[in-house]
Amino acid sequence: MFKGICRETHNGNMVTKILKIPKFFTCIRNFSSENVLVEVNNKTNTAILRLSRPPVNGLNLEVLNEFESLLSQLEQQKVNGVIITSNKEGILTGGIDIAELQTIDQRRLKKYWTTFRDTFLKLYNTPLLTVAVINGHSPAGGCLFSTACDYRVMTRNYNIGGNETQLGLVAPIWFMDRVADLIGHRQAELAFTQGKLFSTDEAHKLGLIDEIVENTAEGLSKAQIIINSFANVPKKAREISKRFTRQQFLDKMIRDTDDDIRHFVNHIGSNETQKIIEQYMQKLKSKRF
Ligand SMILES: CCCCCCCCCCCC/C=C/CC(=O)SCCNC(=O)CCNC(=O)[C@H](O)C(C)(C)COP(=O)(O)OP(=O)(O)OC[C@H]1O[C@@H](n2cnc3c(N)ncnc32)[C@H](O)[C@@H]1OP(=O)(O)O
Repeated sequence: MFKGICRETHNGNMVTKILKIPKFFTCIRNFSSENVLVEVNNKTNTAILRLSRPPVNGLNLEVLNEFESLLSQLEQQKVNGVIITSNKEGILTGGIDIAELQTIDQRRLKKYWTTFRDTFLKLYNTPLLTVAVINGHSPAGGCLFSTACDYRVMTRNYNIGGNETQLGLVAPIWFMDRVADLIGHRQAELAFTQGKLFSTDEAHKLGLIDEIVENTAEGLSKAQIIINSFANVPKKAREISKRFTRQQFLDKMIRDTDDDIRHFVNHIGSNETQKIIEQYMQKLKSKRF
């Protein structure tokens, strides 16, 4: 393991961070943003994108915008693959930053949900090869974003899944569809009606993740191996095949955009749901869940 230096601006001040970088990521181009660190290995032309927003990499509007914009830059740079992981072992992301849901302002809710959907679509639809290294808990929005990747490896002893129902919320139908694509309709039905979080082993057995690894370093190496395994596959044919296999889901999601946004705004913006969210936040803070 090498140590790399990353300089970035934080609240207007330049800060220097020491990053642990596995051996194969020694020569890096760096264009990190506030909440998402990016390293591109000049040798392999592979990027690692690390969520880095303490305490739990909550997906607020800024993180989503930065993530989408960085992915666009990586597409322009035509990298060979993108590895998505967390800068903090133990938590990939706590999902949506619940503060974003604590409002009845319909304009704000609409803006948030549009951005959330667009970011998911960007990741789902990118021609780049994407591998999620799930190196920590990955509830709700975290699980959703990892399902957008081409391949998922996960470290042991963490949880992943759609727990919305447990919180008294309803997950979006396209999250349910995506999970059903991976684990089958019956298992998805059981999982979402229960708001089930799966252990790494359970997720692997069901097909929600593809492989289990012991730690982040092994996850990154494994992800690089997966990316390398595509080296001899004709690029254009792979990209079109990816688009074709994802087209049906994509068409449905885009066709249902207006309904989905309206449901979200009505569901989250209702006083009843606001009470539920407030109670959940209190539980979370007092660790009574
Ligand atoms: C009727 C018709 C309906 C039609 C419906 C239509 C469609 C509607 C769509 C609705 C969409 C709703 C979708 C929701 C998706 C989501 O992503 S919701 C978020 C779900 N996330 C969670 O439940 C995760 C909760 N967090 C945890 O489980 C744990 O925090 C953790 C495992 C991630 C980490 O644990 P640990 O390391 O022990 O840290 P903590 O001490 O628990 O947390 C530290 C700190 O962070 C705060 N926090 C944690 N998670 C979040 C979060 N998601 N958002 C904001 N803040 C969070 C936590 O409170 C602690 O704060 P303090 O230090 O106490 O201040």
